[in-house]
Amino acid sequence: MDVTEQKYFSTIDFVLFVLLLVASMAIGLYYALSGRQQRTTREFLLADQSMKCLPLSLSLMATFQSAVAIVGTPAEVFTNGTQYWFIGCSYILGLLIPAHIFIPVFYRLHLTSAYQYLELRFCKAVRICGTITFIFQMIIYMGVGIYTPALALNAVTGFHLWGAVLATGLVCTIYTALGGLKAVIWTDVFQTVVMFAGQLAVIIVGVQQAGGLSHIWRKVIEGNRISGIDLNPDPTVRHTFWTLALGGVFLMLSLYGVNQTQVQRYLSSRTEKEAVMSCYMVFPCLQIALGLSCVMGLVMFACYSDNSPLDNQYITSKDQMVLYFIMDMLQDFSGLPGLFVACLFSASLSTISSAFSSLATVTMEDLIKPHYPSMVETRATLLSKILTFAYGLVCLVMAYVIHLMNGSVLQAALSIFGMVGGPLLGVFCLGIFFPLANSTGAVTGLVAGLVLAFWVGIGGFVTQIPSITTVRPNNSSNLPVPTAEQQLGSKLLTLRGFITGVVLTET
Ligand SMILES: CC(C)(CO)[C@@H](O)C(=O)NCCC(=O)O
Ligand code: NA
Repeated sequence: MDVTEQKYFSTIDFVLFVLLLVASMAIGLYYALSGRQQRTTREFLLADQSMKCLPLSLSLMATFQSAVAIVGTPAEVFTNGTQYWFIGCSYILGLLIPAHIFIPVFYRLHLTSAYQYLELRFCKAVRICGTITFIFQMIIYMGVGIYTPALALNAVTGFHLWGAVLATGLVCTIYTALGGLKAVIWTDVFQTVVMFAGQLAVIIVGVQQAGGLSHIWRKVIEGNRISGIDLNPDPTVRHTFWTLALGGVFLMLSLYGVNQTQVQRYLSSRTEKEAVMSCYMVFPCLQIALGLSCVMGLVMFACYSDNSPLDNQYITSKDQMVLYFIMDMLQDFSGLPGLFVACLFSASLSTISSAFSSLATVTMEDLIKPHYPSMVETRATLLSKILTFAYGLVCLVMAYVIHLMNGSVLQAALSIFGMVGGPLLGVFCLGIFFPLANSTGAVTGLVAGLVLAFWVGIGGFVTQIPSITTVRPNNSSNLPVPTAEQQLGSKLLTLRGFITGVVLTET
């Protein structure tokens, strides 16, 4: 970035960022010290199975709404119009199927880890394969989740990269390790409120700054950014109704149907009905989140259609677009940049805390407990806390690994995260929908699905490398950052990977 264009963070903005961390920590400590003080694994890993549907639904949404979505979606709409909005159609089946097929199966088996199902249905080997795959998938995801917002913030405001990574990583590790799933869910609720508040405030002030609603509308119509429904059946076309609405169903099923982070939330609910309700309530929450991001993209378009900061090389990647918009247009509104940065890091904290908690759960339940069936509860709980802490450190290490690889792996990492989800979804579907399927078929399907996913994924990455490593002039941080478009493009690749992964696992 041009030094003269460097934007600066004011004290009040910094204070808001710190307040977010302090409040999250306070919620965590409250749950560490209240109730029975997290002395059993049921309390620590399953929130005492006492959760109601409202906090559950907000937490479900927050888990897979990371900073990638917060900065990526508006940038996608800015560049390619509102076609991406049609992914919202996939939420219908993508939530109805988990609510009425996956939740009843998992809830009635009284599981703690989703992978216990695989042993009950197939055999131990399938369970272990599933667990290892999940661990691999989430470790990659949390590295991306923590690094992306810190990098974008650093590029636009010069905010210390490792300061942001370490502060968020450590705070998140501590509140998750002390407060358990209850702390994770209630911080998610708080962070969701901050997320919506930040986006809403930016949109309201942004609309005024951009010259009002009718002006924005005229601009986006002129710029052809309101997309009609694209029913082109060609699957290689980027973002059509079919790739988004149908591909999105697979993405949603793998995230909201069989991913341990979400299954753990369903299982922590007071009753099965409450779990199903929470799944229903995610629908409006996700629609609001998607709607806000799309509107923000359109407001940005109205401001910059004639004068794009990307073309002017004020910024070097589309990921920096949203932050640049805020620092450029809204800098005079003291505190607003800080509120948005709090929103961005809320998205990130709520994602990585869920990852820590679910990783500790599967490691404990699937890998350790089976070998020590007589382990006493207090010891098992202590071990779970230590595991949570350890995964927090692994997350920081992952962020560093991504940094060492010059950030160019962000996009590949996100693809791998998505593509590994396909075969995992496939093996659960095999168990639930195909009564005749046996263990050999399940292991073969899972392994073959993973190999194929990697092949497609790495192939996709290799063919995209030239565009990722393009040298961008005036890049102060010298980090080749995959653009939001590439990230969303990778989501599309991900969708294809899912379908192939699922299909292969079924046959
Ligand atoms: C779950 C969806 C598809 C909901 O729009 C979206 O939030 C998403 O793609 N999430 C995963 C990527 C991320 O934001 O971390
Ligand atoms: Na999140």
